Amino acid sequence: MTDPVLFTQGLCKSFGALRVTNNLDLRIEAGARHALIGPNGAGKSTLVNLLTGVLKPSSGRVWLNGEDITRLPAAERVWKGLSRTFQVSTIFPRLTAFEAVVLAVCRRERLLRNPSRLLSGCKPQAEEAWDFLGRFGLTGVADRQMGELAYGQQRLTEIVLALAARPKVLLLDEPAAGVPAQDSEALFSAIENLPRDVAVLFIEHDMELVFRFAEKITVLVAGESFREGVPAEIASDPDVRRVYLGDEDDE
Ligand SMILES: Nc1ncnc2c1ncn2[C@@H]1O[C@H](COP(=O)(O)OP(=O)(O)OP(=O)(O)O)[C@@H](O)[C@H]1O
Repeated sequence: MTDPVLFTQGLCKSFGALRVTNNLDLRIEAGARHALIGPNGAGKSTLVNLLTGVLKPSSGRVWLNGEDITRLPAAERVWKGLSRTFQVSTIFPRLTAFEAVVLAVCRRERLLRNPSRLLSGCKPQAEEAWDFLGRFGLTGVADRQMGELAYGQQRLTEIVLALAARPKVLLLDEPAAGVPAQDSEALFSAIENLPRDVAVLFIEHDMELVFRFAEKITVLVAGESFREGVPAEIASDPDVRRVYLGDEDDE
């Protein structure tokens, strides 16, 4: 087994008396295409929030690239290589796709807080932004305000914005939520084709997409890792079918 790029040790989170994350040891391998599935309220978004530093764990640890990041604030974790998208689109609707990606690249290079460097020109950053948009088939809409893009294109642009930080791990919280079926396929193909030096952990409710695009699946139930395995193992596991997938034979 290779060293994981991101892992948790005994991670716990409670809201009052409600334990939402329960002693979780999760391993994300470098370059993984790893899906996190489970019933509503299983604690999937909470886990992503714990990984990214939006929430503080009640106990346990989070490691990124061999470094204990448990106490690091969210913004610091982005610098260390952990990027995310949210369940609900968080774009700036009046920026064009190109403007937004240029800003994201400049932010990564810490140019936004360095006006003299910024003023001396940011051609390489603009070229990189253009290249990013090209890789995701978005140059045709680069000059359109993001609020006017089709929803699937907005979600894709969000992934580009997260990638502009050059993450080691990309966390996608229901990237295809609200995207029409014909576009979610293209969205997941783009995710599948992300560079292999980026590990992807994605939450998804559409099992067809999960079983097509994930190489490893963790089933979360009541905040615990209920099962973990490759798609074929998860699909044929009778307990997983009982608690989450639903047994078609019973219908
Ligand atoms: N800030 C909070 N305060 C109190 N309870 C919370 C908070 N955030 C989440 N919860 C509760 O924690 C549980 C897990 O929520 P979470 O959103 O992580 O689940 P999920 O698996 O992502 O669900 P879904 O698939 O519906 O998005 C739920 O019972 C939810 O009501």
